[in-house]
Amino acid sequence: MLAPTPADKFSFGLWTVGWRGRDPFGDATRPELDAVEAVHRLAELGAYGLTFHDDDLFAFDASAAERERRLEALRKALAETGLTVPMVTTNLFTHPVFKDGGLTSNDREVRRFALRKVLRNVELAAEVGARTYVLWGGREGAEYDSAKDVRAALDRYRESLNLLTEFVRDRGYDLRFAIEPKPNEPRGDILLPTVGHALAFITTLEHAELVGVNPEVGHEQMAGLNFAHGIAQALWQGKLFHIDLNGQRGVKYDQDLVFGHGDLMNAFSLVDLLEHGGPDGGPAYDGPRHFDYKPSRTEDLTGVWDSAAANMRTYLLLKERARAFRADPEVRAALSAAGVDDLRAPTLDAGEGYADLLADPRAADFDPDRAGERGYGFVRLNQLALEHLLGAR
Ligand SMILES: C[C@H](O)C[C@](C)(O)CO
Ligand SMILES: [Mg+2]
Ligand SMILES: [Mn+2]
Repeated sequence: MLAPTPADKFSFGLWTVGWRGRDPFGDATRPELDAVEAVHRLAELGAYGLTFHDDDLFAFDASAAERERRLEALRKALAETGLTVPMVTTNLFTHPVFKDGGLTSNDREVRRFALRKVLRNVELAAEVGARTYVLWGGREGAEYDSAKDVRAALDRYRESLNLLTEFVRDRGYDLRFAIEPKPNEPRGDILLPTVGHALAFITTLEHAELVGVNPEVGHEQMAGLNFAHGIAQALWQGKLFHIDLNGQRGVKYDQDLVFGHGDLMNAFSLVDLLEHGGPDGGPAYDGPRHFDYKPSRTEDLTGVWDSAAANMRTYLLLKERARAFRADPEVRAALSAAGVDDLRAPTLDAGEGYADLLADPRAADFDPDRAGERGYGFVRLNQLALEHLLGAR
């Protein structure tokens, strides 16, 4: 049976199952969830890890003693259940001080306060054994073009990342940073809005090798982009350091639905890539399968735990369907008819340069009209994928 185990490396943000349902238009519909309770329930469901923002665990103005008390309780629950903390992140978006952002606020004192908050939390991340530190700049952005000098903001972002990577190197932490892009919400436009923008930005950093991306399904889809394609490029550049799985139904506000409850075909392609896109048809990614979703506001606590289980069950079902898809001889025939594997062949012969290409005697034999008549059979291939997804094959 498809029962998740820690070997599946499923992890959840504390802020996900802990979301009380408060949204811009309504009050909370659920009671507070204690972190210790969340650890035990997630472990019972077969999860591998818990992730959190500093403010998810203790209040923004918690005393050192309060912080330690909460941490101690968490450590105890983790030890009792074997749950790990693969990723930690900072809340630079809830408190009013961050209303114009943290690392790229126009207010220099706010930027310094935000950086100190991240540095302190990086120490905590290392302490609890996290290997990845996510930076989601939800408030880094603007509603009005003249209010934010984007080039200066990128300078400040780069200055911050250079300091943070210097800190990790000096302390010898086994920790890497993952930038989480999002196009908008809560800011009208958020800086580094997509995987592409983040990948380009990372190339400008002093210690770029310590910085990757944490793409989120719904965030790329809010920008109308193909999430599986974005993940493929992140993998191609060796920058998929973490991933946020959820569901999104079209270009609208961030729905943070259960994984697979949005664009199911793209979720299938994503799992196929992650689990069977590696060199030998094995996994292409060995990091946590992290769910960053929200149990819908309509649900009670039973619904919360049902939704947590649904994320993992959907992922495992898609993994099984993708395995059957890849093993199906008809699919293999359709893939080769479509020339999908031929794309892996270099366009140039070994040692061939542009002069050889231009002087290629076989060029005269190429008939564009004839080549243009080729049918690639992509629709039949997609139908096979769909039928595997539906469990119809
Ligand atoms: C890690 C990040 O802060 C998590 C959020 C808030 O859900 C954005 O996706
Ligand atoms: Mg996220
Ligand atoms: Mn999100």
